[in-house]
Amino acid sequence: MEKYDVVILGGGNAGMGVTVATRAAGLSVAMIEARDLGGTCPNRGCTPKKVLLAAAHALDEIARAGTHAIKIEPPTLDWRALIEREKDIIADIPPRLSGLMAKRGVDVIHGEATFVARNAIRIGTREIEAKNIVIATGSKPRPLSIPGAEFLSTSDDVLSDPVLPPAVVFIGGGVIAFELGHVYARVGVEVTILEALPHLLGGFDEDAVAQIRAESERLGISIHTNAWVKKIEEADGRLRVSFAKDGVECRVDADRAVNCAGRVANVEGLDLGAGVIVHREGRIEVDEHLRSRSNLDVYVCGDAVWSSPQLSPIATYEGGIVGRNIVDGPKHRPDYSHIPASLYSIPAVATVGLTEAQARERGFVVNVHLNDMQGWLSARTYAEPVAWSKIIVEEGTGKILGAHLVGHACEELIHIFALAMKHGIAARELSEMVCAFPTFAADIRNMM
Ligand SMILES: Cc1cc2nc3c(=O)[nH]c(=O)nc-3n(C[C@H](O)[C@H](O)[C@H](O)COP(=O)(O)OP(=O)(O)OC[C@H]3O[C@@H](n4cnc5c(N)ncnc54)[C@H](O)[C@@H]3O)c2cc1C
Ligand SMILES: NC(=O)c1ccc[n+]([C@@H]2O[C@H](COP(=O)([O-])OP(=O)(O)OC[C@H]3O[C@@H](n4cnc5c(N)ncnc54)[C@H](O)[C@@H]3O)[C@@H](O)[C@H]2O)c1
Repeated sequence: MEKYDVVILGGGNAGMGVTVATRAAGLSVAMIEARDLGGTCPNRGCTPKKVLLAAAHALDEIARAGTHAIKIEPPTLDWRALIEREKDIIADIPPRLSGLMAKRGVDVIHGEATFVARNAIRIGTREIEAKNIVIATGSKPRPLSIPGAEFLSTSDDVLSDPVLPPAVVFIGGGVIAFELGHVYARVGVEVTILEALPHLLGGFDEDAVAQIRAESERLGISIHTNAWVKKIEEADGRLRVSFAKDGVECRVDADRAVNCAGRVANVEGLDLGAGVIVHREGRIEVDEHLRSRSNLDVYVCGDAVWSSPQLSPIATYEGGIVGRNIVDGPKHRPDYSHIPASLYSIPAVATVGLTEAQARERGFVVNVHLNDMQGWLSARTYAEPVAWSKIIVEEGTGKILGAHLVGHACEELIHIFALAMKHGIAARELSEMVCAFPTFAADIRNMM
């Protein structure tokens, strides 16, 4: 049997993160990847999606050109060419990462791994034993057990489909539905979002969600909360999605129904039992060092961890922590409290720290600085349809507990708040910073 110090299952952000400390310490490392190096983020997630969003952003700018006294003919978009541009931008990522792994001294093995023992895995006919095994196998769309589930497509399909459908239903009102929904709405597709819960976009501040919901509806996106999808069937060459809303049977016809009902750890085919890895329906029990509780030689990181946010920088961060724990012994633990995140709708929604509800639940006495910034000079200059912020500051200490923004270059500005929070810079100190003017950042002083 071949032997390594470390075997990493999955070559996405999390798996790559593990290689840094382990290789720097001179350990022998093998990475097993079933598909493309880089995993979801560069191949089927963040990057290709942002290419489509960049085009939608351009269309949004064009739609608002009139405010700047610019006359423009209605634009047309060649969707097939846009998908080709998207594919072209990401095409060389796996080979470049392959080069990086070779330079770092990681042996990349192509194939699908399964556990055969506590410290051993199999890929086809090849068996490898390792002191530590890392599960970095990512996530997959949550399977929906409804009649007609076989008609559902996924975000992978949306990002690859060269044909623009006239109408699309997204099942689930989370980040993927909003981002892809904003792209589709801007290119003239009829978009419906069906969310089972009373609220959309779990995890975001509810007032920020209300802002983006209103703007999405203004764009023509039809949004239903408390909507329970019952079945999907073919009707006249299209799809008919039936759902119950507030006890009333409803239906919507569309050309695609996309499963956006969340993602679950991709561990089904790993034979976790053979690896003595305890889990509940794929949720592997891990300690604060991201180690399996039942097999201390196995670590988990990235989307395969069921309890942390499924974000690409978090996958890399967790991979880094696992790498350091393998080298130093289990000493390092992740801290998610200052990690910003954004919804790349147009306008975007950005968040860091506690929502107002979370801050109050935890017993903080807070000053909530709520700003509709649409009348501010910077927002008027750029004819922003939404410019909004909520900054939550602890009374007494002046510590920033959370920042939530919509529009106003928020996906960039949020990092200033994250930096302040991480390094204990109080609200007053942040607002005393002298910024270049006129910039969106210069508005931070007036936000709190
Ligand atoms: C449409 C979409 C858009 C997104 N946009 C954003 C965004 O804008 N910002 C953001 O922060 N996050 C975004 N995400 C989330 C982000 O992509 C993930 O959080 C991140 O890619 C997770 O990294 P990972 O390494 O844990 O998993 P992955 O990148 O999925 O990597 C896991 C790898 O393991 C491999 N694998 C699985 N099973 C096996 C096996 N048995 N043997 C060998 N290899 C195996 C897979 O082929 C895969 O390459 C998006 C996700 C989606 C789906
Ligand atoms: N900008 C970003 O950072 C970004 C972008 C895309 C994806 N992601 C990551 O990908 C992950 C998956 O995204 P997602 O949008 O699929 O999940 P999500 O967790 O954001 O949203 C899923 C939604 O579907 C709802 N839902 C579940 N079952 C349902 C059902 N049967 N019918 C109707 N609604 C149902 C849930 O209540 C939830 O609101 C996210 O956790 C996110 O971290 C991040």
